[in-house]
Amino acid sequence: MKYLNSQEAIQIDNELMSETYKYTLSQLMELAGLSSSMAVEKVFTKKEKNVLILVGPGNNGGDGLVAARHLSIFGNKVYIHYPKPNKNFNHLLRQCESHKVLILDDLSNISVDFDVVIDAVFGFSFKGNKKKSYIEKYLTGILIIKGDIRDPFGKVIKFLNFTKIPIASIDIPSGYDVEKGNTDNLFVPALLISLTCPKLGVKNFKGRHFLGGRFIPNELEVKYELNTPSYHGSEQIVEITN
Ligand SMILES: NC(=O)C1=CN([C@@H]2O[C@H](COP(=O)(O)OP(=O)(O)OC[C@H]3O[C@@H](n4cnc5c(N)ncnc54)[C@H](O)[C@@H]3O)[C@@H](O)[C@H]2O)[C@H](O)CC1
Ligand SMILES: [K+]
Repeated sequence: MKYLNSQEAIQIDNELMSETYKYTLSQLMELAGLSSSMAVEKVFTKKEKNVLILVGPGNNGGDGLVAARHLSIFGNKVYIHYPKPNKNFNHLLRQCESHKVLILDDLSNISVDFDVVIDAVFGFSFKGNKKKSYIEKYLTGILIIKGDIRDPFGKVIKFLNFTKIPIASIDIPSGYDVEKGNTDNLFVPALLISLTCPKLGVKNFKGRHFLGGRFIPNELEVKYELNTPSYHGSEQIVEITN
């Protein structure tokens, strides 16, 4: 299967929403979030799990809001941490609220015993500044985010680096370079749900890895030589094995 560079990921996304293929962002996001929630459900099989979703400022965050709604409908107890709400997704937030998803304002003082944390902070448009190393090892060996990830998300990535809760990342682990991967020794998720096709930065990922976002027309599959594995029947996800 092909692993996409960031240019290709953006280009395919744009083509899907072009006059030729006519998808709307809402449709793609719904399928991305649904497949992410299904992969989480498949791997974390406990019933009525406590799920925390870290929601970012862009479309990766939108996928997270959709996943939050579905995971709540599946019977889990779902919380979102959403420090910078995006007004384009007010409808998704309202749907979350009406499906009993709770909002967690402060990550520093968590009293719930979470079974899984979903990383929906950044996707393929994350830009790190490689000239300025944003992580340094403190004298004690503690990792500190130096400022390359703009607030309030520096704190969120720091939480992911320190937490012992298993992590499920949507599309790419947040903070990874989309092409070079985990160059800054960040967290490694237990589960990754790649959308459309995996990105080059997760070529060496060793955890459970699913492909989701079952919306690519065959013409685009052929044009970009994606060689994606076949989904079975009505399944929205397919596991990728190395
Ligand atoms: N075709 C598909 O595969 C689809 C994928 N989807 C999801 O959309 C994301 C990509 O979404 P996009 O809005 O382009 O960007 P991101 O979510 O990655 O984040 C942009 C957001 O982040 C801010 N940002 C970037 N770098 C930094 C930084 N260093 N510090 C702080 N903030 C930063 C930036 O300003 C923006 O606000 C893809 O990965 C999929 O998850 C679609 O849902 C459907 C189609
Ligand atoms: K992510």
